Amino acid sequence: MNKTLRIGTRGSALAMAQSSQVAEELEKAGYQTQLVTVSTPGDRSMAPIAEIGVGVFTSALREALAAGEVDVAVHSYKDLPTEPDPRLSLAAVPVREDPRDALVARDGLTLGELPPGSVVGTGSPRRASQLRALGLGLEVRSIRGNVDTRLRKVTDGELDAVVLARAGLARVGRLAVITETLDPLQMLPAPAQGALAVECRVDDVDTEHLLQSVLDDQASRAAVAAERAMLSALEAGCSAPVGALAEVVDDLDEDGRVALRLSVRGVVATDDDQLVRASITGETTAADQLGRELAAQLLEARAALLSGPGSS
Ligand SMILES: NCc1[nH]cc(CCC(=O)O)c1CC(=O)O
Repeated sequence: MNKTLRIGTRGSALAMAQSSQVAEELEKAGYQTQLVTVSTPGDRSMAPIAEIGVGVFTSALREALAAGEVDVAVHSYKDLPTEPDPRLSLAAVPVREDPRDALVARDGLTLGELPPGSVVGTGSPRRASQLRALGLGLEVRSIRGNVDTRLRKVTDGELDAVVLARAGLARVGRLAVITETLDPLQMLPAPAQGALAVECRVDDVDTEHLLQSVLDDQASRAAVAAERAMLSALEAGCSAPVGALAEVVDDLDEDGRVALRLSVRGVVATDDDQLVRASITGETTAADQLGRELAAQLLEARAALLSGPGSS
């Protein structure tokens, strides 16, 4: 194939870094690429994400792809709605970045070193619930804006700290600002955090095959599939903040042989910031099923917690 692949991207520094990386890998494999910037309502509005809804960053890009204005769309996977778009194919999930969240605090402080009453900024209900559940007396403040805007609130002294995805900082070359990478035991990341979703039109099988063969990473795809299946099953049962992390681990099979298995952890917060946790391990080929089973466990544990001791 010798036509130029038009790659649709948002215009933010983070999105440009992501799509440039995808373009570079395709160029290395011998394909010609061209980046096409698509502006999205999520880039134009400063309203809280919770108000403007999921898909604000991704729907305009998907429309441009479906309409044939571009051949490929690169998204932050965690920003995609769980509802599949029948017009499009998830052709590739490239090797995932470190999925953990990161703290950027004044004076090089870690979470544990922030004094009670410290003000920590995040726009994410998932991060807010997990921060409050630590019991450190932190005050969580809702913020929005691109990576630089958020970091500036700490440098300017408006906030003591912010929590961001480590992957976002890595992609824009700002890892040095991190004062602590948060342990998933304290802060379970968003489902699919650190992963990219590379889409093409469902009927464009040539592009689908080339994207898959050049960019797709099976372990990343399996991990993200489990997390997203969990999220999707939970959306049907509750609207609470959700964290998830699936990892491919060495494990022993029934005959004592080392086998690759998928280990998945999930967390759901109640309205009063109690955290319900569950975990599951199984075959990497059964990612979706593992995610759904984990969701069922979480909903059951949450129902038990909310009905309280004594009631049955
Ligand atoms: N919701 C915004 C968003 N979407 C993707 C990333 C970067 C991390 C990633 O690729 O998962 C971020 C920033 C953040 O959460 O700090």
